Amino acid sequence: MADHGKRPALFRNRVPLVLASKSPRRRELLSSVGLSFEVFPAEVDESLPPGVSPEEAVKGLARRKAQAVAQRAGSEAAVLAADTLVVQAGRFLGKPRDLAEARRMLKSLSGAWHEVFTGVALAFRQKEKVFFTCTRVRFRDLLPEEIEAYLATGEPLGKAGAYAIQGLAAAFVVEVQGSVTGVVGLPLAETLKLLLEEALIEPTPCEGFKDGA
Ligand SMILES: Cc1cn([C@H]2C[C@H](O)[C@@H](COP(=O)(O)OP(=O)(O)OP(=O)(O)O)O2)c(=O)[nH]c1=O
Repeated sequence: MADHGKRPALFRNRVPLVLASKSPRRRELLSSVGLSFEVFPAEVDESLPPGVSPEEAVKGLARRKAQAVAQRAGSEAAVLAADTLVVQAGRFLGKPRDLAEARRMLKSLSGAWHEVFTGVALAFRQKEKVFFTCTRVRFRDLLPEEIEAYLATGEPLGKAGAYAIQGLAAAFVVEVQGSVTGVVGLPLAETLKLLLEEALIEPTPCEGFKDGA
């Protein structure tokens, strides 16, 4: 069970939550606001049908992950899953298979804009809600030596587009339009809005608060 421990809590659960993800970033984002949840990584086939659009791809994969875990979660639990894909000039950049592929991805991202699509699926009480965010990101021109130094850190592996905006790749990003947490793997504001609308979470009650205190 992921728990926020002694950190200040902005929200609290109204139902048990399950995060269907092995991503430490998604876990960290969700627990950062105070929510408690169990983590059940979803093992799904991430292959995509030909010709699928980026939004259909990330929404479809997020649904696949949520559905794979929904059967294992208790009937009272709400299951949250996400999928992130980097898209540049119509090409999908998922998680690189190896350093050579990561190098090709970083070279193509250098000095240009790209988009990061993240799909989010929420499955609960036989219902399902799915949405996506699209964030535009611009990288400055990268020196070949910088790309090699970045590859040597190991950070690119396991990340869509071969970079982590929350990590060392912050040094490459000159402009972001849209959700930053969407780039990291879970658009926090939009996800919390959905959980609030569905009455699955609530703001933490605050006792003893006084204006101006
Ligand atoms: C672009 C970008 C992606 N990423 C990560 C988020 C995701 O973990 C990963 C994209 O792969 P995903 O297939 O979306 O997720 P995952 O396999 O890591 O985890 P799971 O399917 O179990 O939920 O890339 C960053 O951490 N920072 C970034 O800046």
